[in-house]
Amino acid sequence: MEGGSVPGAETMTCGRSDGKHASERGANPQVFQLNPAMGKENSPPRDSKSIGFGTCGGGAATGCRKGRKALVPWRFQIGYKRTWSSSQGLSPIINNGSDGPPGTRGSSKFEDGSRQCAPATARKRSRVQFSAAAQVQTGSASSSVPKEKKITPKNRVSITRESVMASLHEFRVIYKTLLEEEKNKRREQEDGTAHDDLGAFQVFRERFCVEHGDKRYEGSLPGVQVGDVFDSNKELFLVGLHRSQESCVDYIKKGRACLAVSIVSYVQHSALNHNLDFLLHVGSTAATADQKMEGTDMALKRSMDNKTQVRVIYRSMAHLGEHSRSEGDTYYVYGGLYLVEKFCREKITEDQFVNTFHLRRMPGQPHINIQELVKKRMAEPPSNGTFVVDISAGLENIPISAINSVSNEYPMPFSYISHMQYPINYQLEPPSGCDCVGGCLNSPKCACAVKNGGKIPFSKNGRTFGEKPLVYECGPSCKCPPTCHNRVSQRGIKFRLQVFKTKSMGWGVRTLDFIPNGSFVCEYTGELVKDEDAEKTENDEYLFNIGHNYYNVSRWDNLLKTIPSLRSGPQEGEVNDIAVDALKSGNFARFINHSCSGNLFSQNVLYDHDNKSMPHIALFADVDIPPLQPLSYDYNYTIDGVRDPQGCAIYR
Ligand SMILES: C[S@@+](CC[C@H](N)C(=O)[O-])C[C@H]1O[C@@H](n2cnc3c(N)ncnc32)[C@H](O)[C@@H]1O
Repeated sequence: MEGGSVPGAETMTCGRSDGKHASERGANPQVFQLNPAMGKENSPPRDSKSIGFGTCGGGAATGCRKGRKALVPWRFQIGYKRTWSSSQGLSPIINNGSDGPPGTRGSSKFEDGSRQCAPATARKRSRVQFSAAAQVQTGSASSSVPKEKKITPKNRVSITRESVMASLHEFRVIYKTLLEEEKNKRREQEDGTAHDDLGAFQVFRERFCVEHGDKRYEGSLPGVQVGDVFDSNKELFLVGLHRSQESCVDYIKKGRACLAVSIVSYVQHSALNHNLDFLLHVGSTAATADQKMEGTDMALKRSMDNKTQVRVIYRSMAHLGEHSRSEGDTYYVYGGLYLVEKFCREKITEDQFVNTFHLRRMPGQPHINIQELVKKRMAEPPSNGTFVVDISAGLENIPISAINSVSNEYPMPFSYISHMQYPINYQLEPPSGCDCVGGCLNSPKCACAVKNGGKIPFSKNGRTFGEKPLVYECGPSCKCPPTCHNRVSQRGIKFRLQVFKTKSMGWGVRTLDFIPNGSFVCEYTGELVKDEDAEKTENDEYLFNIGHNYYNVSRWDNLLKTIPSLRSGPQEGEVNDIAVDALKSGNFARFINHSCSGNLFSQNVLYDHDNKSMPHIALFADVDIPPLQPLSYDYNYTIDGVRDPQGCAIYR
């Protein structure tokens, strides 16, 4: 610890979380339970006789895909070093390839953890149909998703403030859960040495934080106001006020020099008397009067020479009280911008000098009373919110968290399956494969390229070239390696995605990573059901009508002719009355909401069987999607649906 302005300041070392995924994939469906008491009520396997389809619940059914054992993804194993910042470049993990026995490869029961659980969304008795390969391209910008506030110079400040406060609130909701988990883990390991807060923060930064970098900023920060109170130095990091977790002085590099940008200081006597005008910062000690100055002292000296602004954050120890919420009851209050006006090297003993810096608060900033602000923060009731670290309970490559920062509800229970659930009596026939031992090329020798009309439908980095009536990926019978660039949707998710509670549309899904246009995002999984059975379902909100109108000439035009299997029209036995029902069993894709101008499109994909009536429904990015953007696609809502003049579904 350099300098002396923060006695006993918290430190942040590289705490390692064991990062283990909530559970391992196993032969039996896993039970994700926040509240064990909720365990039994919600998992009756569907009666296979009455509807002619079965589930894999019992595991013995023929034709039912079941029990592929898979490893915990390596990136969540102990000792994994994060590479989130380059997550788009990560080689996708092959743990759900198509070379196993047909069956549900894993399922987990996702259950709500709260008895006050309410319906995910107001149930509408109208039929929602999503349709792959049948989306109406309206080209219209209209959407039933509430439009984002338009940013004008006038409201920019309030929008930025809102978003900083929202991030802070979400952090608090997430951090509370992670801290609790760390504490439990530590209790189990009976290890009293490690800091739970460091572990929790490390997990947060790796898995749930949108900004990965440690970028430092100079001067005031948009959205952060003088007098803002923070519960920990992790929150200072989050909003960017002070990013060093080890030192009380933070700095940036400017050219070859370092300039101080922030100081965390204990509340000095004068400040207790509400006078924040002056701050004395005690730096390092020196052995001689002319010893070269280094580190953060040098950065402060340079700030003085260059007259650059330094943010000062006051660290206040509060008394333990009923409402105290931060560990050690330490609060941090943003005091405003200061200038370093003077530097002294004072002799303190015969052979010891100390560097001191005099900082003066810049005029025109609001007057604040630190004690009052801390008292107010302590009196605030705990804020609403729930957080689930991974609703997939380890079934996805990357945990799928669920956050509700609006209320205290958890998502409604459902059985989590990461792969499509086929009818009980349905035998998947493996397709013929290619012989490209070294990987597939766009050549007449690659049988899979031929099936796709002579070209592999993905670029070398796994992005599509656009929507097609049908895409053939390489499959279990192919001789190409798992890294073949014609295996995309079967590899599972590669971006950090999050289920979140929206203000007006129930739950939705958003991305925490940047998703480049054309990237595979996820599959829409569920039980494959016949339309006639789907009609009988009580709740049709999660029905995805495959509706593979492959032969819609006006829609596909010349593309249709390029796919040999579609050229000669429907084959005998081909049916088009199948839907995916994700009501009882599904994955997080069931939470993706509708928009006419959605940022995803659905794509029919075949790889582990050749039945065109039951393609996988893969969702790909239609545009570049920035972090925190909600995911959406056009449901192509038809029955009972009200449409706007552009033909887009309107939700009432
Ligand atoms: C597949 S679910 C999507 C997830 C859902 N929001 C939830 O909380 O479970 C479809 C339902 O979400 C709601 N929804 C989807 N898109 C919407 C939109 N653009 N506006 C309003 N509600 C929407 C409707 O209630 C619809 O029946």
